[in-house]
Amino acid sequence: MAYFSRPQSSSAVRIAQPTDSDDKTKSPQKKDSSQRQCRNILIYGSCRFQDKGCIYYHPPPSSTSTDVAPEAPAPPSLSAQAVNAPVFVPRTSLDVVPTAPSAQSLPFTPSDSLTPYYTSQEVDYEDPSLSTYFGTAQSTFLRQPLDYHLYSHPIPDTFAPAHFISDNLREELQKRSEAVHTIPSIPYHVPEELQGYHSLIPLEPITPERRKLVSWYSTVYRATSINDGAAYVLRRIENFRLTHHAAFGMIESWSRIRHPNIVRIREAFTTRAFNDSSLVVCYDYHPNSQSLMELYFRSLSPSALHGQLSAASMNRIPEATLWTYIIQIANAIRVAHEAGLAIRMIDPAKILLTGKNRLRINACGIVDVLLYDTRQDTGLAQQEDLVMFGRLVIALCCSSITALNALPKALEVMGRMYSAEIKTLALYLISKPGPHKTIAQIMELIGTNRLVREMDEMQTANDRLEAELMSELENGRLVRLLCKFGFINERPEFAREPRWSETGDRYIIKLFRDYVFHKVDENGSPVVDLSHVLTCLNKLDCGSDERVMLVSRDEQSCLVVSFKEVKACIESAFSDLSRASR
Ligand SMILES: Nc1ncnc2c1ncn2[C@@H]1O[C@H](COP(=O)(O)OP(=O)(O)OP(=O)(O)O)[C@@H](O)[C@H]1O
Repeated sequence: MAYFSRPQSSSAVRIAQPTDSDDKTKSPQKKDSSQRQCRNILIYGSCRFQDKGCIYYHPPPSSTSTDVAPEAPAPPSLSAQAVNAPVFVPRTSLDVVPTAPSAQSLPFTPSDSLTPYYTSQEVDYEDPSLSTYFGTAQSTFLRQPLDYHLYSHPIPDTFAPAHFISDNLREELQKRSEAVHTIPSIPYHVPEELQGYHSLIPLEPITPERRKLVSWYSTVYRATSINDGAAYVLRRIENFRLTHHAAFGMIESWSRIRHPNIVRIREAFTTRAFNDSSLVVCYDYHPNSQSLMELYFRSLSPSALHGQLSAASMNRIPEATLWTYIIQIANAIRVAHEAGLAIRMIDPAKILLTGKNRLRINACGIVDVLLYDTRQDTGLAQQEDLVMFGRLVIALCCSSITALNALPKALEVMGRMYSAEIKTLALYLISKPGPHKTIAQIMELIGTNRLVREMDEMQTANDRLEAELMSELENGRLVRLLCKFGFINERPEFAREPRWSETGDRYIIKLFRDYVFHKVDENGSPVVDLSHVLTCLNKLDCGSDERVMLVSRDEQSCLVVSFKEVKACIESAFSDLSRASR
């Protein structure tokens, strides 16, 4: 069987006709290197190293012209002598026959993903050494433009910093994904299984100074659901005795609320698995989130935490950020109030920052159960929500949890550092309850302009995320290609043919794989150049007409073949395998 059986339409150049026997056994005697013509002369018409120690034969300029392959599209048929030519040492990724700089221009993205071309090396076309290097090649192999319509074009502007998207988005997502698997270094005791959840991990150390939630201690765990394998948060209220099962009706009402500014509640149950009677409420888990308390107050010195308003100027939250927070919290309150519920706990420790400037009110529903017996009027509870909201705004403005205890001083600080609108809003929130003091009224105070601006920022963030996702599509294409290589290359036997992966089209695939991944430099050291790999895989995937020269490992044969042809070989070999696997 011939090694180089290629697709009919192939323009690959056959250099030699190897037999079916091993590469090693078919190696003919090599000539003395000084008699062998330099392969760079054959391919490029010149050798950069001619006067710099290249040991091979360099014919005078007039005689080389006849050896150079004719112009594309008619593929050159190299002489049999070429088989014995010295090895052509690929010079990093630049040995792909170059095209005009305009066709080479690469989309820019600041992302660090394996996105096509994004990490590509720049070719300096002004570099005189390169122009000599590519001199003849440009007229020999015309580089076809890439099939750009097959690529997504992220617009660089899309990746500009966004109000709701972290500049280190990928890093943050990676950290979130890792956070799902972290475990504390200190020992802890938890039940192995709890009402359909396993792998419980406490999310906070249990310290003597911990605060009570209403009148009970609570502990928060991350746990994995047996049903869907996802991670959730279980908030356990220790030593809580549920007297009215109807209290769970409140949990049911909360579980119907799905809102981007409220941590979703899933279910609640009581348990004795912790050797007490505990109430457990299950919420969505937002890995690596931080509460406003952790972010803005815990890092302060104890004196600042307890009211030294001078801390405010040092930890000032920018006004734009403050408005974003106000709008999101107001929006969460609006949704709860419209559903006939009250949040009942608007506390910096119970508001999570789950992404850049993205807030979610946490632990909703739990106070409804804990205080079910007292049956507070919902209208009153809603009014209290607004007062708690006002206190929070003042605390954030003054970087002090207890700022409200010295209201005149707090207002002075606010007036100095923020616009009058924030002060007016905060004062209205903490004012006496009244029939017209509603969350709808608060929304009006915030004003349409600010709400619309917020909407703009959200849409910009959405565009940015879509662009990021678009580049991930490209990664998916490359992974599929790599999988195909994996299925084909080095397959020990197929269709009763032990040398299937080494013969026919598959031989071209093998050589191409070597070309992409097993390059060596002039000294024989491996070239580990990711941009070369990405460039090749992308050109392969879009079936570019651009051609590359593939050299066998024994250096005895080479093929000039287009990415399109290699793609056809891979498609054909892979479909053979797929058909046989059915
Ligand atoms: N739904 C959640 N997703 C991710 N992390 C959460 C979630 N709920 C709570 N956490 C984290 O669990 C930890 C404990 O939460 P908790 O609400 O008890 O806050 P806390 O700071 O201990 O407040 P307190 O002092 O009132 O107990 C915090 O680090 C918080 O960020």
